[in-house]
Amino acid sequence: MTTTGSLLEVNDIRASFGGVRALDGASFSVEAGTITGLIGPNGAGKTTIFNCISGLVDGFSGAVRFDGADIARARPEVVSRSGLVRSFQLARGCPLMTVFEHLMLYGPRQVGEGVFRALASPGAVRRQEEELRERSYVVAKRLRLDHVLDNLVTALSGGQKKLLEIGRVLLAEPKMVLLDEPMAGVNPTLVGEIAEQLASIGESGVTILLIEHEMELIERLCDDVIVMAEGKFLTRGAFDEVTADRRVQECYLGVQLQ
Ligand SMILES: Nc1ncnc2c1ncn2[C@@H]1O[C@H](COP(=O)(O)OP(=O)(O)OP(=O)(O)O)[C@@H](O)[C@H]1O
Repeated sequence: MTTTGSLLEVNDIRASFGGVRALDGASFSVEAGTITGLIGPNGAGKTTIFNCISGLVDGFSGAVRFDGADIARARPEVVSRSGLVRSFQLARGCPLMTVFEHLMLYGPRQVGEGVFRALASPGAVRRQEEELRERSYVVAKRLRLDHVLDNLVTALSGGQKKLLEIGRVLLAEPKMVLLDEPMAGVNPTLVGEIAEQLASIGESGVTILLIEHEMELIERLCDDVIVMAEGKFLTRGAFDEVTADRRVQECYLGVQLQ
C-alpha cells in the first residue's frame, strides 16, 4: 500500500489508435477500500484506460502504480497476479464449458500449472484442486449461481453471465477489481442482485473501480466518482457534486448549458 492511501494511481496516460487519440494525458488515483465510479460520455476513454492499466494496450505512455509497484506495460497475467483483476463487458471463457468448469479455470496461480512441479508434488496439486473446487462452489453460492453449476455457459441469461464474470474476478482473490459495465444488457430483475453483490464485495474490503452508464447504480454504490471526457480526467467528487457540475452536464449533453 502506498503512503498516500491510493491503491491505484495513473498519471498522464496517452494512447492513440491510428489517428484516434483515445487518451490524452489522463491522470487519477483510487483510494484503497473505496468503490469508485468511472463515468463519462461514450468515447471518453474509460475502457481504454482499463485496458492500459491491465496490460492490454501496447505503446501507451504514462505511469501506472498499483499497491506501490510500477505496473505500467506489465503483462496482463503479471497485473492480475499482483492483485488487480478486471472484468470484461462480455463474459469470457469457452462456451462449451459448464459454469463450474468455467469457474475452476480462474483460481489464483496453481501448483499444477508447471508440468515438472505437478510431477514433483502430486499431493499438493490434488489439495489445491480440492481447495479450488470448494472455493468455486462458495463463490457460485455467494452469487446464487449454485443451481446452474452444471449448465453450459451458453445457456445462462445475460445477467447470469455477468454474475459469472464477477465470479471469475473473485476467484482470483483480488485486492482491487476493475469492472467494465457490469449492468450492460442485464435484465432488470438481476440488476438489484448484481448491485447487492458489488456492495458486498466492497464491504469485504476489495477496492472497486467501476465503469457504468447506469447512473442509479453509480449513485447507490460509489463513495467517489471520477469523470473523464475526451481522453482526460475532468473532475471527481461525490455523485451529487459531479452531476451538478456544469462541465459534466455539458460533456454528457454535448451542448452548452445556460
Ligand atoms: N482498438 C481501437 N481502435 C481504434 N480506436 C479505438 C480503439 N479502442 C478505442 N478506440 C477509440 O478510442 C476512443 C475511446 O474509446 P473507449 O472505448 O475507451 O471509450 P469509452 O469511454 O469506454 O466509451 P463507451 O462508454 O462508449 O464504452 C473512442 O474514440 C474509440 O473509438
